[in-house]
Amino acid sequence: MVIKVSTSGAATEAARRHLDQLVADRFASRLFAEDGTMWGEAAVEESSKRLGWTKAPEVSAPLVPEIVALREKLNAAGVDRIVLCGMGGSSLAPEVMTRTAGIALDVLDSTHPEQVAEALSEGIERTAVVVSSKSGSTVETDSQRRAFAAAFEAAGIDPRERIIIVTDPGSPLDQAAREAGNQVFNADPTVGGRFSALTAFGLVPAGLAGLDLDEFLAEAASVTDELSADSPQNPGLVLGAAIAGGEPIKTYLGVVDQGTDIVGFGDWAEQLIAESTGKEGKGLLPVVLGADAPEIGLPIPDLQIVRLVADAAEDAALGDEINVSGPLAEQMLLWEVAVSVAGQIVGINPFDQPDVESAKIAARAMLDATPEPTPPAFVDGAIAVRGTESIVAGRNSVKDVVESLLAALPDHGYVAVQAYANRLGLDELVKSRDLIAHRARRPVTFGWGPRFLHSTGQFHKGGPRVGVFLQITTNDDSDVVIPERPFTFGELIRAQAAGDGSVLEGNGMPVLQLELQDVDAGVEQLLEALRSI
Ligand SMILES: O=P(O)(O)OC[C@H]1O[C@H](O)[C@H](O)[C@@H](O)[C@@H]1O
Repeated sequence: MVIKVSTSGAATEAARRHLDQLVADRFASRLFAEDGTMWGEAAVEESSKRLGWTKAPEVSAPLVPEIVALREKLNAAGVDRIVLCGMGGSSLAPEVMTRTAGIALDVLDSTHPEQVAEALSEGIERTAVVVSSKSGSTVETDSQRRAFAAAFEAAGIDPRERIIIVTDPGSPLDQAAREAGNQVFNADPTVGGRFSALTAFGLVPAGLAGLDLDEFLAEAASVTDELSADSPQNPGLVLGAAIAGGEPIKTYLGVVDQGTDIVGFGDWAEQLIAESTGKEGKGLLPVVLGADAPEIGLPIPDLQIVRLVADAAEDAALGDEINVSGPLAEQMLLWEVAVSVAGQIVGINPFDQPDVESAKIAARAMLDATPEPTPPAFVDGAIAVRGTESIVAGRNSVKDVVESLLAALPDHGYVAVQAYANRLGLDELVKSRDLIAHRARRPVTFGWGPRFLHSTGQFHKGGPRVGVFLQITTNDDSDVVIPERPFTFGELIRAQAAGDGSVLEGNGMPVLQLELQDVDAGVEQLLEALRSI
C-alpha cells in the first residue's frame, strides 16, 4: 500500500472531529461488507444495492481474459484505434486510466457536431468503438452509436464486428445489442456509474486500448485491507473527514495536481465528488486548479485545497491543506471511500443523482417543441448575448454583461463556465477560467458541455443555490445528422444548453449565454473582454 494522505491545520482539525466516531461506528468495515444503512433511513434502499465497487478488484478479474482475447481479435482484423462513446461514469475513468498510462483512447463524450465529425472521419477502417452506458438510454451515447453504425456501414464494414457494448444486464441497450448481434459486456449492476472505474466500464475500453488490466486491478486490490480497516489511520476515513468535516463546511474543494504522473485526475474526481454530494442544497464542489491558479493565493475561507503530490510522506501538507499521493488505481478506491465518508458527514445519500434528470427533461422538451430561437439581447462583434433579464438588461458589451454577472455573485458563491464547444479544438477557451477567477476572487469551475451535465451538473442544480453561470456556445456552419432521429447533433447540443440554462434560471440563479458567431474571432474577443474586467 503506497497511498498517503497528509493533512495540516484546519484540515487536520476537520478530520479529528469525525475520526473517532467513524472508527467507533465501524464505518470502513461495514462499507466493505456492503452495509447500506450508514446514510440515513431514506437512502437504505438505494445504497444497499450500490456498494459492489468495494469488491470490484476481485469481482472484475474474470473479465480480463475476455477483454484481452477481444483485443487480439481486433488487432488481427487491422484495428489499432479504439473510440469510446459514453458520458460521465461511462467515460471519465477509462480516459484518466489510459491518459496516465500514455495509451491512445479516443473519447467521444460530446454532441458538438465538429467533435463528432472529427471522431467519425478518422480512419474508420482501423477503428473499433466501445459504446458504454449503464442505463442504456443516455441520448448522447445512443446518438453517437447510431452515427458510428452508419459510418461503418458506409465504409462497407459490418458494425456488429466493430461496435462493442458495455451496459447493465437487461437495459434497453443490452437487449437491442444482443438482438442485433453485437458483442456485449455486462457490467456489475451493484455499482453506480461514477464508482465503476474498476468494473467493465473502466476495464473494457482501457483494456482494448492496451492498458495492462491485471496490473491495474492488482494495484487496486493492494489497498483494500487498509481502506476497510476500522482505524484512525485509514487514509479513506482521514481524507473523507478532512474534506467534509470543516465547521462550517468548506464547500469548494480545490484539486491541484502538483507534479504526479496521473493525467486528468481532476476530471474523474469532479464527477465522483460533485454528483455524489451535491444535493438537497448541500455538497462539495471540486474546482480543478492549475498550480498557479488565482484562487490558491486568495483568502477564500470556504475553499479547501487538496494537492496531488508525488509523495505525501516527504511532501507533507502545509497551511490548512491536504496532500495525497499514490498510484491511480489505489487513488480511485481511496477517493470512492472518502466520498462515501463525506456523504455521511454532509448528510446526503452519495449514491443517487436526483437533479440530473431535470436538464434531460428540459432538453427533450426543447427538441419536441422546436421553439423559434430566442433573439439575442444584443450582438457585440462576433458574440451574440442572451441571458437572465437582470444581467443583460441595459448592457451593450460583452465586458459589461460579464461584470454584471459577477456583480450578482453571492458572498459564498462560485462562477461556472460551461462551454458547449469542441473541447479538442478550442482549448484556448480554458484560459477564461483563470481570467474570471482573478477578477471574481471566488472559485471558478470550467466544464465542457454536455460532458459536465453528467459530472458537476448535479451539484449546480442540486447543491447550494449560490452559482452564477456563464454559458459559451458556438454557431457552427456544419452539422451532423443522427440516423433515424428527428434531430441533428447541432440541434441536440443547442437544446441541451438551453434546457440546462432554463433549469438553472428556474432555480433562481443567473445565466449569461455568449454565442460565438464566428468561433475564432469570438474566442479572441471574449478573452480580450475578460482581460479588461
Ligand atoms: O452510463 P449511463 O447510464 O449512460 O449514464 C451516464 C451518466 O448519466 C447521468 O448523467 C448520470 O447522472 C451519471 O451518473 C452517469 O454517469
